[in-house]
Amino acid sequence: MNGIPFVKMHGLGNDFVVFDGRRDPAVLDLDNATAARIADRKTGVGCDQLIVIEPARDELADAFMRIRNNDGGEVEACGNATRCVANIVMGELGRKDVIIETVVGLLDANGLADGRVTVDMGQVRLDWRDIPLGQAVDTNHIPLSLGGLSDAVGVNVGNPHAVFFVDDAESIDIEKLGPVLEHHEMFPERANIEVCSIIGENRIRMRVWERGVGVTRACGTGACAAGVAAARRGLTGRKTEIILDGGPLTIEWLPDDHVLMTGPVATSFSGFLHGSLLGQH
Ligand SMILES: N[C@@H](CCC[C@H](N)C(=O)O)C(=O)O
Repeated sequence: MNGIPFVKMHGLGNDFVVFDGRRDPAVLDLDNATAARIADRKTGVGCDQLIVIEPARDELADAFMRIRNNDGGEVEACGNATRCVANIVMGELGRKDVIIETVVGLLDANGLADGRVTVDMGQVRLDWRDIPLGQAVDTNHIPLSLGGLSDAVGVNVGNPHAVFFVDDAESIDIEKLGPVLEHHEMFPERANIEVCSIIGENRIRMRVWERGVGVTRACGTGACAAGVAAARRGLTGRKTEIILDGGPLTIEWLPDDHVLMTGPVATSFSGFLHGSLLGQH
């Protein structure tokens, strides 16, 4: 036995170890500690998120996708990984439109002629209970200040986000402020933290501190949250280009509150996971 196959993929540098649980049932019930060991960049394969493709539960879906952060914890959504998994499933089925199921619902994905993938990330939720926040406050103006950051916008894109607007996103010490805000009592399920500047008409520069990971080069759901937050504040229209460390994503907040995210998909390499990382001896 050569170990369990995986493929290393990324969306704008937000990177994933992707397992296929339809073929390799051993990856279907990974515990948090094992997932964290595999995701660790020093001792494991190394990735921001660990993804397991599983058989669809819903008859309308083509595959189910389970998402774990670098710390091993399971989470509800990952925009960049959804594009990657959709691309795999489109290749398998020979189709340009597939439905990817997650713990929060069914996501329609479409392959474009230029190789990018558009995913309908579902309906954003903006009520304080749905972000969720620890207090009943206006989610367009969350009363929270730290360092140069204040007055966040809360957006749930399946997962929780707090978006801060500043004059210059590059000037913010996100490594220092991100972990404090992620764990702030305002966010009972913790939060992904986005720091954004408006850099042109419908163009937003965004840096991110991801819950359960740290700074990443891109966050698809974070970009969706930033686009929605900027439009809510009247800073942009509903279609925006979000410039992340790893490159641009196009975000469109539709009138029915669904959010479309369009961006690239890349495969870095394939490999085999050996028993010791799975806790086997
Ligand atoms: N990188 C992701 C988001 C992954 C989950 C996030 N860290 C969370 O804990 O909610 C993306 O591309 O959306």
